[in-house]
Amino acid sequence: MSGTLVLVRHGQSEWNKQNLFTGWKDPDLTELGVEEAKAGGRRLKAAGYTFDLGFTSKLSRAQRTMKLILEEIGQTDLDVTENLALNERDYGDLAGLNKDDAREKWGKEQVHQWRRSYDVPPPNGESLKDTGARVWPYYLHDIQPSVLRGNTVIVSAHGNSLRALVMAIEGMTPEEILKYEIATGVPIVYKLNADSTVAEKTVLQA
Ligand SMILES: O=C(O)[C@H](O)COP(=O)(O)O
Repeated sequence: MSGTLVLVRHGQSEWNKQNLFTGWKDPDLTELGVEEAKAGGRRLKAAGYTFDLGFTSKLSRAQRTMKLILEEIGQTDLDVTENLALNERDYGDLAGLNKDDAREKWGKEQVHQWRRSYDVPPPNGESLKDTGARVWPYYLHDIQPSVLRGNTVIVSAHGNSLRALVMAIEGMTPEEILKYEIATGVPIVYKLNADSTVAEKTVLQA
């Protein structure tokens, strides 16, 4: 076995709460989102994790989640790299729209395709495949080598940028990723083998 990779989706954001498509927009966490991030940090602490490196997106909800987790763990001095490659999927013209209003306008099935399919992009936005095309090379170049050297690395990012990453790490099919959801503030812990395959996966549920 080599190192450990922890993935965390940011806590609930103001726009998650209002049921709005968010994408690259930059709302803050809600009070619940702050609590979710802290709870994720407490679970990591209870399981004995400390980190060698951290990575997050350029969006404040993921950055703040990382900060809150590190405060819980007592590692506020961790070296954290921010990169656009980890940003949420760009929701294009849907950003800022209410998800129920969108279902009324375009139909449930079309909206589900935009939200969960592998290769159907929302209007002027990114499909999960497009998101993966920036997340995966960044992971392979900047994150995975550190894990394979034996480090413990934490990534705080977003529902769909993490779905793209999980799909590639676990070798899921487009049908499998369609049904895969990532909960806010719940750490997913991978122990990787030296050949980068998954040796062990643990989800630190409440
Ligand atoms: O960008 C968003 O709206 C959310 O972060 C994820 O939304 P989804 O669950 O609709 O893909």
